[in-house]
Amino acid sequence: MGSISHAITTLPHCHHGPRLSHSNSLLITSKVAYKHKSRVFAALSSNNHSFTPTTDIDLNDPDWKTKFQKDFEARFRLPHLTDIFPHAAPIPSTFCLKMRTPIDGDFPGHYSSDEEWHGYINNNDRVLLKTIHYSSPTSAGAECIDPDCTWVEQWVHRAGPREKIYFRPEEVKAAIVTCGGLCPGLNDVIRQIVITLEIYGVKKIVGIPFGYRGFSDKELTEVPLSRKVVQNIHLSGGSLLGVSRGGPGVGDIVDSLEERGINMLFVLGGNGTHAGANAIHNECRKKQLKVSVIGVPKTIDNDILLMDKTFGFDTAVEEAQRAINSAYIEAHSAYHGIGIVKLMGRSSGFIAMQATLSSGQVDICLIPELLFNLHGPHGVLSHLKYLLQTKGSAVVCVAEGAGQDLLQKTNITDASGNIVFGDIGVYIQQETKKYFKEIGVHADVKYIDPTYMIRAVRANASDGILCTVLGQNAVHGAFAGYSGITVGLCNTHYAYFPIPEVISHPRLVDPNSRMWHRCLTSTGQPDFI
Ligand SMILES: Nc1ncnc2c1ncn2[C@@H]1O[C@H](COP(=O)(O)OP(=O)(O)O)[C@@H](O)[C@H]1O
Ligand SMILES: O=P(O)(O)OC[C@H]1O[C@](O)(COP(=O)(O)O)[C@@H](O)[C@@H]1O
Ligand SMILES: [Mg+2]
Repeated sequence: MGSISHAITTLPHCHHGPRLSHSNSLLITSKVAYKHKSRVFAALSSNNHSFTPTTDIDLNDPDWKTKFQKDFEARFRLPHLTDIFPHAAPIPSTFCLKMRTPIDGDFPGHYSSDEEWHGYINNNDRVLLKTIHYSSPTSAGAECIDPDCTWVEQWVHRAGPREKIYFRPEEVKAAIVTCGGLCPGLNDVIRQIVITLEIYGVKKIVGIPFGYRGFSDKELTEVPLSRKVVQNIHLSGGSLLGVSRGGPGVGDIVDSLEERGINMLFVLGGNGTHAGANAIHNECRKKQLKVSVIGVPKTIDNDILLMDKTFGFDTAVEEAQRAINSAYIEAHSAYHGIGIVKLMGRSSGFIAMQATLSSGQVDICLIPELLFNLHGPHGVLSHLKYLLQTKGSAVVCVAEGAGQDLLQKTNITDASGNIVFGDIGVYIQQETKKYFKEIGVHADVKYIDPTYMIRAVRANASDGILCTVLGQNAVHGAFAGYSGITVGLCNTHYAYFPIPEVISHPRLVDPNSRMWHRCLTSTGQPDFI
């Protein structure tokens, strides 16, 4: 068998290479089994745009590249309503910025659109998923398919308005639902979806309150939405519609969609929500319902695959600066001061890494992707002692999912089935105090947990733009007849992805990436193992 697992033999070890933490185990089981474990991680963690082929590729086959690309094209093909309704006939788009039709409530048999308008996206337009041609698997962050790092173009579908649409606006009832935890920008996305739907001519737009739960809880009623209702909602954080974890099963949700006559569903949420959205899409197909289900990835943790970043992440990093700066001021102003800041990041340390990079005030950054010791000669505490001796103060930034192996397992899950973690921030604070007392060195330890404060703020300017474009593209995707897709930023362009491709596992910080290396350069921290 000449599969990739046999193809790559030797890859050099990095002397200071990071030890992989528990969270990588699911990646190593992948079919693309490189021999060097940290390379497996580098190849599959999708720090940016890597992906795992569904089939083993025989690299001895002279046609492997063509086969690989065919496989890729098939995997990234967007599910379309015509898959189940082959005779569904499209109509010219009602989205035309030149004509802005229809204006009033009545819809004649046809819609006037400007034939000369060239503002549409062709269904064959594509965006390049990977933009670096690595010349060696040893290049930092390399994502290679074969040992020669052969250049293989991988294209995904460009997002945007299509010239032909598969829904008549007067027949649409659109619903928006926001699930999971809060994230800056939810209101911006809701607002933009509503505004864009109205431009297409949709009149029936509703919000489902409190996540998927709103589909089954009889006490909760639909929220009518219009441009007027959403006009200023982006000026505050949170979600106009409310959020929740857990809720009804897919069958009940689809029954509810049928009862309510909803045929466009916009689902804003993270990995779990998207798994739900994909299941809803599949159930609608099974029941032969003409429903378009479109996701918009919402995760402050930035843990969705294949995308440059998700909305709310930038805002979180920016807001985290305030906490880090306070920790720094406290630590710097005290004799032997130590400031500890805990940031969100269940399995991915992106917020902690980027906040560390941007603040320039952090000495130790701890993320879920990398194991660390607190105690012992190479542990965090001994480095803190060194920092107090040499700098006089220190700042630690820790992601909530880091160091969970050091804590007692809670075995508790939330309503969505996510494991409830032990508090690593509090643990580090306590252990730090204990350690310095034991060694008889004065240390003034201050702990800051700004997590929920960060999550509740409104989106900053850059996220505001991201939300706007994602919201618009979600609506374009639905009218284009796609379903079971989500929208994301890909190498500064906007693309549609089949949902399963972006949620097969959480996107993680790649310890071999340049970004993590830059973070280490910035903090000057050693390996804590
Ligand atoms: N595998 C799954 N299949 C279907 N629905 C899911 C799945 N995982 C989570 N959900 C539902 O998605 C919603 C949000 O999930 P959660 O994990 O809390 O947040 P997020 O979407 O941000 O990851 C919850 O209502 C939950 O019941
Ligand atoms: O207290 P809650 O609502 O469970 O939220 C905590 C979780 O929310 C997050 O910010 C994001 O999680 P989701 O993407 O699942 O919403 C995690 O970082 C954190 O673990
Ligand atoms: Mg989640």
